[in-house]
Amino acid sequence: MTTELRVLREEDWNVWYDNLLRAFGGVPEPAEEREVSQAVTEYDRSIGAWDGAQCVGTAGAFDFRLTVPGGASVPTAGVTMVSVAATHRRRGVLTSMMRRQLDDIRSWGQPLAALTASEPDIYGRFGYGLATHRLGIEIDTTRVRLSVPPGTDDVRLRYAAPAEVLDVCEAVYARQVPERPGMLVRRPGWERAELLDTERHRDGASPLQCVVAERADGDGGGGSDVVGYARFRVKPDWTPSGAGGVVVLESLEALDAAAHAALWRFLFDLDLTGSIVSSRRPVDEPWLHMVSDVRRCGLQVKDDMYVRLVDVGAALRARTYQAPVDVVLEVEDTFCPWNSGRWRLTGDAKGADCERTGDTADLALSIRELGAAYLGGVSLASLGAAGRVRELRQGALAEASVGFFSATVAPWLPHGF
Ligand SMILES: CC(=O)SCCNC(=O)CCNC(=O)[C@H](O)C(C)(C)COP(=O)(O)OP(=O)(O)OC[C@H]1O[C@@H](n2cnc3c(N)ncnc32)[C@H](O)[C@@H]1OP(=O)(O)O
Repeated sequence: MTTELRVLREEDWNVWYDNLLRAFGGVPEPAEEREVSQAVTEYDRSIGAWDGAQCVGTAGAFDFRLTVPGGASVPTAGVTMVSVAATHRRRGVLTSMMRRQLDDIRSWGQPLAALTASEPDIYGRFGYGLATHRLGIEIDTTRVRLSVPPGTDDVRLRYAAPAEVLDVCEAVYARQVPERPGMLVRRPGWERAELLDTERHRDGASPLQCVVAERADGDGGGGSDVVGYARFRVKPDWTPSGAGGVVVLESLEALDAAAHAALWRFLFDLDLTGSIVSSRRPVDEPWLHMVSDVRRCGLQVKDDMYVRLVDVGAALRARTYQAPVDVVLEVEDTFCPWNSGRWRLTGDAKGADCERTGDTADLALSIRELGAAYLGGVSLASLGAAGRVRELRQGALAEASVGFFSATVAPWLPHGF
């Protein structure tokens, strides 16, 4: 069998996308969702594998900017829509698409690639390391109380139609992006995905609801600033013992502690509900420290974003380091050999340099481990304890680990792509 890889043409999108949907089980997407998927497709960054007239493979990439430790937003290929037809699986089609795609990403000058994986076992071989986790929650709000900090009552909440307040919510989101590694600068058109509200999204719950948090702007004119928002649905449930509806939280952003607390208190207190569920929250949510009983919050930590350094030097220069580092890394990268070899990284909280060197190495690791540690959520020391990073100079692992680790905020990806 020979397959041909081609850049995606607009007229091929439907068959290309149907190949993808079929690989995920073949359930059609509602028209509105499919339309958004098509609108955000970047044709010149997407490839298809063709067996004659038949599309048998898909792989896309979005032109993202990803926040890294220190707050810079780094050009990143958001790898997406990967599939191979079951008739052609395990014959190397994915491998050929990953080969082509990583060469392309390098030629586009993007130092990073990132993805969320349908199965964790797929992408390590191509150099992707698990860099962020997400928190799944199922809070029993009939039993868990929330203690809010001073100032919470100064925050006013109001209901608003999600579409009507989209701009102010997007402004809040944009202010959060540089604050947390793992967040993506919103590309034009992507805000539509935040409002998708098909029957499939609702799954028996209400249409999307939105509450914005506001605080007086302090100029005496009676105006207010939006300092946070929550989008959610409510799934009513009447049990023999009474109402036990579920609050399905879709997104929540807050610019300060009081706004965060006010929004969560609102969700906790919604009448006729008994729980809050969400599948994608940061692992360092502030409310985890405000609850009376964290065990009844149904916490589940899951793997989320996998990161690959496409250009080691540029990527390591783009972020900052919590503590000073001066370390020579011996990097192994069998899939993208241009990264292999020794790199001297020097840096601190202000900036960094990373160049090739002939000096003796202090640490040896593969590109996959470098990707895992890159956003500061996975410590080099823990990778070392697992035998994934080898210490060649005594003390180098602890020193580099402190520098790499993002001590102030956990990296987090707020939405899939
Ligand atoms: C970012 C995203 O879009 S994630 C979405 C990924 N897509 C899906 O999960 C849809 C359903 N699955 C598929 O479409 C396909 O099975 C794919 C894309 C996962 C794999 O495509 P294939 O063409 O079969 O992969 P390919 O033949 O190139 O395999 C390369 C290697 O990966 C391994 N591999 C491939 N898929 C998997 C998997 N799901 N789990 C574990 N190993 C896998 C193969 O065994 C092979 O290993 P080897 O090099 O040691 O022999």
